[in-house]
Amino acid sequence: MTLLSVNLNKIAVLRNSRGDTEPDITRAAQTCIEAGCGGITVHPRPDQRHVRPDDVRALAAMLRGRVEYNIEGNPFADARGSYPGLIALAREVRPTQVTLVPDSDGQITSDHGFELERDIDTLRPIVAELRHIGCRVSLFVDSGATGFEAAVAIGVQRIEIYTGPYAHAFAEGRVHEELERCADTARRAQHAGLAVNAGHDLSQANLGTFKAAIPGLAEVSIGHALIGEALYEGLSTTVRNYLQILR
Ligand SMILES: CC(=O)[C@@H](O)[C@H](O)COP(=O)(O)O
Ligand SMILES: NCC(=O)COP(=O)(O)O
Repeated sequence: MTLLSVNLNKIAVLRNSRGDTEPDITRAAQTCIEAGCGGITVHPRPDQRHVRPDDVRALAAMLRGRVEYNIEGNPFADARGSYPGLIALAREVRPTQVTLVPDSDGQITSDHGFELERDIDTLRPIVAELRHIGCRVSLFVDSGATGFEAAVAIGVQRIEIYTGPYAHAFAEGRVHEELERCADTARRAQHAGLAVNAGHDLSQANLGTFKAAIPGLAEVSIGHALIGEALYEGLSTTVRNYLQILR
């Protein structure tokens, strides 16, 4: 069964737009959990454009023992202001999973993964520390990525396939090539001993095709499209729609 982890970044975008407390990210998480999601994802960024450190802490307190908690981010991004850094946050709240994403501060969103052959040595101590504190470690990678054996050797347990190009190809009606790249990436990662997650720009429209092509898909983390669809359908209904697609 593929786990649905709802990314709540966009709840925080809306909340921060007025500098107040609504919509409440913990209430949104509660609604998603009651609808049946298996996890919650947040991606705190140094510029705190959406999820803030206190959101990370508040969610940790309410999620513990209920659903999986996935925190994403760039482990090499410096602490800034009240942002303590991804590893410091992970040490503090000990989430189920940490997904390492090589985003720079200037990016509007995540748009690429690690190049494992190039990055493996710098990732080694980060992965070791996260495993030491009991977090599952996932690396954000592009379709077509290689170097999975080296990732396993340093303690990485999962990859997350960046599905932005897949979603774009799906929208343009030319999905076959990118879908096969993702399927081949998943097969090679699983053969190396990694479990496979996926995320970015997945939606109710494109998720079913993707899931059917990736046997053993462990988790999808979905936020932007899901929260947008929830504005029309309601959050609980939207989460249930995604769960139905994943059955
Ligand atoms: C890694 C990824 O694709 C998403 O998890 C990311 O969290 C999106 O970030 P924004 O919500 O800031 O666009
Ligand atoms: N890792 C992907 C994620 O958490 C959500 O990405 P998106 O659905 O907001 O594009």
